[in-house]
Formats: sequence, structure tokens, C-alpha cells
Amino acid sequence: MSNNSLDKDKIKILLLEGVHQSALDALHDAGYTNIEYHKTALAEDELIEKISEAHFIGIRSRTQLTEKVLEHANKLVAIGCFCIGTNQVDLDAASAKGIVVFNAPYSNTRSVAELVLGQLILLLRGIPAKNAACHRGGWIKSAVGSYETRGKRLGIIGYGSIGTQLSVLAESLGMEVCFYDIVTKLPLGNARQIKSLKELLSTSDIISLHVPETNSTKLMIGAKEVSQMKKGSIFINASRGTVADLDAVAEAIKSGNLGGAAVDVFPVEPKGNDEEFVSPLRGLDNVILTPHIGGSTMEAQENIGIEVAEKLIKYSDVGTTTAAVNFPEVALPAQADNHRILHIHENRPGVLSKINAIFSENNINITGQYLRTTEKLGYMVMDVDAEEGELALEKVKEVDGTVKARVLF
Ligand SMILES: NC(=O)C1=CN([C@@H]2O[C@H](COP(=O)(O)OP(=O)(O)OC[C@H]3O[C@@H](n4cnc5c(N)ncnc54)[C@H](O)[C@@H]3O)[C@@H](O)[C@H]2O)C=CC1
Ligand SMILES: O=C(O)CCC(=O)C(=O)O
Repeated sequence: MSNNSLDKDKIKILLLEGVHQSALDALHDAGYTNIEYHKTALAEDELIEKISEAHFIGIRSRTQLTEKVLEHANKLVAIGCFCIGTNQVDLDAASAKGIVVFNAPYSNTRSVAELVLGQLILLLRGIPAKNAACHRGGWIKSAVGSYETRGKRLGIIGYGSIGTQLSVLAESLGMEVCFYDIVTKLPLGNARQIKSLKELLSTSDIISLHVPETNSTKLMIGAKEVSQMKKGSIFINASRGTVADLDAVAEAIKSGNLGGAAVDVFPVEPKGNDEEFVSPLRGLDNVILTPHIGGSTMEAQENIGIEVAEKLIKYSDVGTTTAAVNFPEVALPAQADNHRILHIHENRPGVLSKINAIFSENNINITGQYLRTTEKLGYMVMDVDAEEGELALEKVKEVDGTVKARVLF
């Protein structure tokens, strides 16, 4: 249930999926040298074996940190998602074990927006099919079905960090931008928010998805929604594979109802580069298929490596949880010569009064105290005189409702 402060070289960090060298450099510079690095995701049994020994883990989108996997993560204090999406982590299971989850919410957003812009230009010109024909010795020199971007309507579903950047880039090409979002958003430039998904689908020349994976987005583009799209229009999904029914998209491409598609994310993705990729869209010349690389540019990966590594370092060094995905956020100063008790507890009546009673009953002097809560979790941080740190930790660990407690010094 608890971790005492360890020497930095004893803190075991497991980095998977080839996170950028910048993360390793940042961790090394901060004194963390006990790092196991893998270029790929791990099979579930190996992941379970390795996570049971790790204090920190860094992943991207392939590693599924399910409840079953996290059950074995008894030493783990934090998860770094070196990406935006955190749907691959069972956040409730992580919170229940007092494991903080961090991500990089912005660093790869420009990369995705640029890729989508490139794809929509290529698809409007019918380039994927012409390119495929050339590779087979064909020659489709024709303007039929080939269009400029100017004046075409781009329908963006999900007007967040990526959707808004795509909106601005598309307008700079002279496109008309409309968007659908469950939240009322300030439109950038001349973009317009459309209240009905059906209206967006049926009036756009290109539809591009930029929503997170949630219960409300699961299969939000099914056969019905695909049938509502304008004849000959283009479908792009670089969000999550669970959002769209690719069988329906494949049927619409084959029947000519859709003019083309670009898909970067799939309901089931290969775990590594040596596993076969299976999709109903394979073999369709006017479909651009990419292996979930929307955010995979050198710039984005380098920035993500630094950003997430720094979040893990700050949590490990001083207990700061700013920008955590599943956790009360506390920005903490570096502690001076004292010991810092980090106490993660269920957010229910009585826990705090018991902790405070321990300090007064044992005459432990508190030099600094911080508290933040979410609906389910409380995170209390107490700085105490160095000689009283171990006693304080032992006592607070006994409090009913404690999820995790550790001391930093
Ligand atoms: N292909 C790739 O490599 C990458 C994919 N992504 C995916 O893109 C997603 C979006 O990224 P950001 O724009 O940064 O996220 P964001 O959180 O800034 O924006 C998401 C937008 O979707 C809206 N939304 C949520 N549920 C909706 C619904 N049911 N219907 C309509 N709108 C809804 C939200 O209100 C928000 O405006 C990420 O969650 C991730 O899954 C992100 C980065 C790279
Ligand atoms: O880099 C990755 O593995 C996934 C990127 C992504 O989809 C995200 O940032 O949410």
C-alpha cells in the first residue's frame, strides 16, 4: 500500500513503445538511471511481470493498462502516457490504487492537423488511387473527380485542440469550415458550429473526426451516419478506432457513396511492426491507410518526451500532480530539510480528522500542509521535521481509507 522514499537509482522506470530519447535524457538529467526501455509494447503476461516491479511506467497508445494489469502494479506510483489519449488506461482502476496518470495534451496536435490537411488535399485530387494505379503500371491522366480545396466545406467533429487547428489551416486554403461538438465552442475565423450531427454529415464535402474515445463517441459514426454523408464526400478519422464503423465505411467506398477516406486509427491495431494489420479497408485504392502515426513527428515526439518525463520527475521529486488526468492537482514547492508525507485517501468524511489527530496526539510538527480532492480521492501533503517523517508515515498509513502513502526526503 505504500512506498517509502527510495534512492533515485532504486526507482524503477519502465518505458515502452519507443518513447523519444528526450524522455530518457530528462530522466537521466534528473538523476533517474534505473530505466528499462522497450521499443515496442509488451504482451500482457510480460507487461504484468514487468509492471509488478516498476515504480513508474511510460507508454503510448498501444499498451493496455487494464484493471487486470494494474492489479499487479503494487509498486507503481505514476503512469506517463506519452500521447494525448488516456483511453488505454483504466483510469478508475489507477485512481483506486492511488496511481497518478499524466499525459501530454497538446504536443502532437499540430502534427495531426497537418497530416489531415495533407490527406484531404490528396483525397480531393484522387491522388491515392492515381498513385496506386501508377505503381501497377497504370496511367489515370484525368481531371474527373479531382477538386481544389477552395470553397469546399470541411465538417469537423470535435472542435478541441486538433479540430480548431485544422479549422484555421483549412480556412487559410479558402475552405468553409463547420463543426459539431457536444460543447458550445467559440468558432475561430469564419467557422460555424452546427447543432445537428446529421446536418454536418449531409452538407460537408469532407468529414474529419477529432473526438476522444468515450462512451458518447463509441461508434458515433455507424452505418446510419455513413449513409447520411454527402455522395462522393471524403471521410477522415485520426481520432480513435472505436469511433467509426469501418465495415460501413468500406461498404460506402465500394458503392461509391464515399469518394475516399483516410484512416489512421483502428478498433484493433497491431501491437508491433511485425504483426499483420487487418482491416476491411485494405486493398481500396482511394483509401489512405496509416499506422496510427497522426502524432508521430520528430518535433511532437521530442516535446512529448520532455513534457511527460518532467511531470513524472516533479511527482517523484516533490509530489506535484499539476495537470494529472485522474488525480487532485497540487503544485508543491521543493521541500527544504524536512520530510514530506504524501497521503492519498478515499474522499470520505472522517479521514482528514483522523490524520490531523495523529499529528497532534504524537506531537508531530507540521511545517507545511496542502490538500486537494476530487470526487473520489483526497491528496494530502504534509511537510514535517525530518526526524519525525518515518513515525508520521507509519501512523498515517494506518488511517482507515488510506489508498497509498509515501514519504519524500
Ligand atoms: N492519430 C493520432 O496519432 C492522434 C490521435 N489523437 C486523438 O484525437 C483526439 C482529440 O484530440 P484533441 O483535439 O487534442 O482533444 P480535445 O479534448 O482538445 O478535443 C476533443 C473535442 O471533442 C469534443 N467531443 C467530445 N465528445 C464528443 C461527442 N460525442 N461529439 C462531438 N464532440 C465531442 C470535445 O468537446 C472537445 O471539443 C484525442 O482524444 C485522441 O484520441 C490525438 C493525438 C494523436
Ligand atoms: O503516439 C501514439 O502512440 C499515439 C498518439 C495518439 O493517438 C494520442 O496522442 O492520443
